[in-house]
Amino acid sequence: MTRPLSIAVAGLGTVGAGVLTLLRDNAELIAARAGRPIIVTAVAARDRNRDRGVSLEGLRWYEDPVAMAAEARADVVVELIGGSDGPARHAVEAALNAGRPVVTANKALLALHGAALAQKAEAAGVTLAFEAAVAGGIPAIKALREGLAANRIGRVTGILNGTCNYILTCMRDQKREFGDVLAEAQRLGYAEADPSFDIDGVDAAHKLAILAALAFGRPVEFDAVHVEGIRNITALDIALAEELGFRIKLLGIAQQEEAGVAARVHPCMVPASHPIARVDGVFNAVVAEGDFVGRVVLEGRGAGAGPTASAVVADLIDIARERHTPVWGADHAALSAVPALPMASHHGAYYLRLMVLDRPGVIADVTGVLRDHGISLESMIQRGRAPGEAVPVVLTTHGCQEAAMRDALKRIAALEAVLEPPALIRIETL
Ligand SMILES: NC(=O)C1=CN([C@@H]2O[C@H](COP(=O)(O)OP(=O)(O)OC[C@H]3O[C@@H](n4cnc5c(N)ncnc54)[C@H](O)[C@@H]3O)[C@@H](O)[C@H]2O)C=CC1
Ligand SMILES: N[C@@H](CC=O)C(=O)O
Ligand code: NA
Repeated sequence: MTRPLSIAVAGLGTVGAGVLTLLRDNAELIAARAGRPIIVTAVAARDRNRDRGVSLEGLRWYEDPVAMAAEARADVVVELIGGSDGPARHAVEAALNAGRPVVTANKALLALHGAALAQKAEAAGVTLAFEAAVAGGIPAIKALREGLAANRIGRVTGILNGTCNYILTCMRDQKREFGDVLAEAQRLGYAEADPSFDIDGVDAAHKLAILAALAFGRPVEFDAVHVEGIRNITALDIALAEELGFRIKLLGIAQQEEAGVAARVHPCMVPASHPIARVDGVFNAVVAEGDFVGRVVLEGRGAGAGPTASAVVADLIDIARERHTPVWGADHAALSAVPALPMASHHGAYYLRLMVLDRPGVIADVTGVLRDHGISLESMIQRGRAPGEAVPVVLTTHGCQEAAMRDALKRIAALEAVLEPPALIRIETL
């Protein structure tokens, strides 16, 4: 057997400790598949004494991950600190500058600085691998970049945030409160250090930006993704969705259209019978549609120590075997400059839930606004009867332009009988 592949690991939290555990528990199998043992020689973290359930004996300890990335005599640097800037970014840059391959799980870093980092890696002729950054343990990067490399991809759709999917599932099945389920997702190691990244859709948008770059062969562009999270989803909307035959999921959708690429993350109503509606809990799903292959569906755990470590170690095995693919699937010079499309040009159907004063003429006022904006109603439900009090009214529309819906919504929200900001959820038939 050739000499071991030595690695230096920066960050020993949920994922870092998971990687050390996996390398220890499956050492023999990994050595066989990698063609040589993969051994940790150095680590950098903040607290040397914390019990991580794995021994750090014999490993060189660094307080400073950047110094470790630059100096440690390791073949590969594994960055598992997190954050788009600060020590994570500096450690990755230091490693690439020193000509060392990098494996990272950091989608924020890739989404915001992936183009520049890829150029650095390309210039140094080393690998920058990030399978763990999108959909945790699902081999989504490998599938899109390598497995489907011969196809023109028309659309990629995904449940890309385990924390949100876990929260939505528990709210629906166990009728639990948002805050209570979020705390549980944090305890289970699913959530980001700042969980607002999860619930406000930012983490899913980081991942969608990465998938869109790979799918459409364009530079990664986080700012081009329209982002909404699940903060405003209520138990009432979840129950009404069920009544209408839908489930609410936070989806990321990136689509190649004639004029460019549209990328959006927001809560969606999806038909309860669609396979993606049944992807629950911490599970993620990635659906890619290619011109020759057709539809490919991948499903698996999107967060947590084990699944994420599985993806990190898969990247290490590739490096040990010297399997190398350009970061974004093609060399920088070969990436295309297709424009990004604004959300205002989106066309689709909508669910609107209003809390209105139960009095004659209110529905006529609301539907009048929709008519004025050329929006056609598909259905309308009023729940209960409470003259002079607030009652929920649900409207679903046929396909219309997002810009028209936004204008109509402003006018509806301003009606005197509309008592709360309207809830709007896009309906996706997929
Ligand atoms: N937890 C999960 O399920 C998943 C996480 N990821 C990504 O993996 C990365 C790590 O995530 P987690 O392990 O969950 O985070 P975590 O918060 O559990 O661990 C981060 C570790 O980095 C260490 N750290 C922070 N600043 C440091 C510094 N200056 N020097 C040395 N160490 C420092 C912390 O002490 C901690 O041990 C992030 O980029 C995250 O987005 C990706 C997929 C899934
Ligand atoms: N916080 C993320 C972790 C994985 O990327 C999630 O919940 O999906
Ligand atoms: Na993955």
